[in-house]
Amino acid sequence: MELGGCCYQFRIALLGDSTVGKTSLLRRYVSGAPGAAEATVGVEFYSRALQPPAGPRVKLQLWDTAGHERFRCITRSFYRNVVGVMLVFDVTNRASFEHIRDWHQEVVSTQGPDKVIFLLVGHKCDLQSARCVSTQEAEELAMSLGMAFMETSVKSKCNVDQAFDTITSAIQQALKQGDIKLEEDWGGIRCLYRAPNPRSYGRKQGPGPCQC
Ligand SMILES: Nc1nc2c(ncn2[C@@H]2O[C@H](COP(=O)(O)OP(=O)(O)OP(=O)(O)O)[C@@H](O)[C@H]2O)c(=O)[nH]1
Repeated sequence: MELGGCCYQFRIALLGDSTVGKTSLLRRYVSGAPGAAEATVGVEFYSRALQPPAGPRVKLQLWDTAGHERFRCITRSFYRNVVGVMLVFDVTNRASFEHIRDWHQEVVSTQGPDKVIFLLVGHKCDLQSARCVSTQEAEELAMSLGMAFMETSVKSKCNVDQAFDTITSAIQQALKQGDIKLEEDWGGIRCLYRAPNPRSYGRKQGPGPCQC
């Protein structure tokens, strides 16, 4: 994405209880792999370059965090440097839905309320007969927290790309409108490449060629 001649990297984290399907979602999105074999330890990194319909590519740096409580002090240290958070629960696991407010509060208390774009994700929507969180109550929670809501499944390949596209578009929009700003000492958004200004050819330019 190029705003003001800059090609951006967005850092996005997936948060939610253990086994809700964060790693599976990320692996499906990044490599098309069907799922996860074992629990995440601490934080793992993925990346994918996106070509939005209008404008140049944007690079997503995606952080998969362990949902288990024993890793909380490690994962917490990463919240400060993200611009997007996908709050994931499992539609067949009531407790994972009830913990969403706590996950949201964890991020807001670290970053402040205005610096992060959230997306609420109800995962494993292929398991309709085991569902114990309705779409309507999840929509109501999302609305009360001021974020969008989507249901996803890696098993039925439902909305996986769309979920990442949705949060990326919301970040682009916030950046364009000035609701979120690029800051030197903040890793949530980075400018990877600044296009040369035609009037300054011959002079030294910014961070070099785009790394996406
Ligand atoms: N039915 C169904 N099962 C899924 C789906 N996505 C993931 N799973 C299963 O859910 C289990 C947990 O998935 P993970 O991706 O490891 O969950 P996680 O949230 O990363 O777990 P932690 O690393 O412990 O935080 C695995 O057995 C997956 O196969 C889905 O869309 N549908």
